[in-house]
Amino acid sequence: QSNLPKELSEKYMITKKIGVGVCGEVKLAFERATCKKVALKTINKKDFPASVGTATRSAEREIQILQKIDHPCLIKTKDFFQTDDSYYIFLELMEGGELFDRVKSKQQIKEPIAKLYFYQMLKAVEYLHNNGIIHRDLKPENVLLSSHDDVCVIKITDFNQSKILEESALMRTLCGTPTYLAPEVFTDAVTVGYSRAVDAWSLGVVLFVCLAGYPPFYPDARIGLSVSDQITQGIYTFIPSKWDGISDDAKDVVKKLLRVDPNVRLTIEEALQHPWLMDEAMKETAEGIMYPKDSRDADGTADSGDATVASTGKRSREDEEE
Ligand SMILES: N=C(N)N/N=C1\CCCc2cc(NC(=O)c3cc4cccc([N+](=O)[O-])c4[nH]3)ccc21
Repeated sequence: QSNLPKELSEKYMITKKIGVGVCGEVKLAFERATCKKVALKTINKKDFPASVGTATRSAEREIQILQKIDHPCLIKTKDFFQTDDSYYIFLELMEGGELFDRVKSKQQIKEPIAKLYFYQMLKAVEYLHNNGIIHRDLKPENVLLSSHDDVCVIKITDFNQSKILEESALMRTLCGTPTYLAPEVFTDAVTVGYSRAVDAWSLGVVLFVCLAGYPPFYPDARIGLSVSDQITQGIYTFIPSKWDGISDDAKDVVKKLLRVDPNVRLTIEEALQHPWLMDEAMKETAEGIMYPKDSRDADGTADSGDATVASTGKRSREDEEE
């Protein structure tokens, strides 16, 4: 901790490493004033895309996204420091660690639990898309679990690859009178704007891995086909020994998310309407842990019932309208 910023060391005590990410690491920290446990993610600036220019821009964009997003299934930053070579991001503790390790240790996640996690991922990505953000790097390593229990809140993290959808020149062009506009501008326009479909595909792969314990696309899955060929041709196998106990509805969601053509691939909201997710008990459990009724604050007093019920009711209505 030698070159930590002074104000950081004054505010937090950094202790052991709790997770080793592909870029940087995660440590357990204590806020000195409250003794509350927090997670510290250190990101080395050199880990951002090559040239310094884009590195700082992409890093600043990510930090901007991290500080702007507000959803129970998206990681929330609690504090932020930076030095010449690193970013120090303080986050809520996610003691269940990465979904990647949970799937590895359990081989397969039980279908009802996989559905609970998948529903939360859909709600988180629905929020991102409604706010013009595409994650573009959804994978089990970037899904964190709040506890070691099966029933727990999941939070999506790592917005390094994410993209903010801006009003494009093409959108402005299509608003004007197209007197002199070439036909291909209209035909090309049809396919633009499907970039959010990449997140739906990735969630399909994550769901496949959670349910079956192996990925749909991997080297030697199909002799003579590279992983990218398997993906571009949408070739994967439901190995019977792994999929026999899994419902047809679950398989149907996976099939419709792993459609090669983004124009026909299930969107996030279509996935939320799929019969597999039409499970009131699961949704009740999910909403209950995502929006806990008596979230106790520092002095342990619960929020007044009516206020939280109202806010919970309001939130879920808003959530539906989102
Ligand atoms: N790379 C990038 N540009 N942005 N990445 C980011 C953006 C900043 C937030 C962020 C957080 C994490 N990860 C955790 O928080 C975390 C992992 C983990 C493992 C075990 C236990 C706990 N825990 O008990 O808390 C854990 N917390 C990984 C990547 C990123």
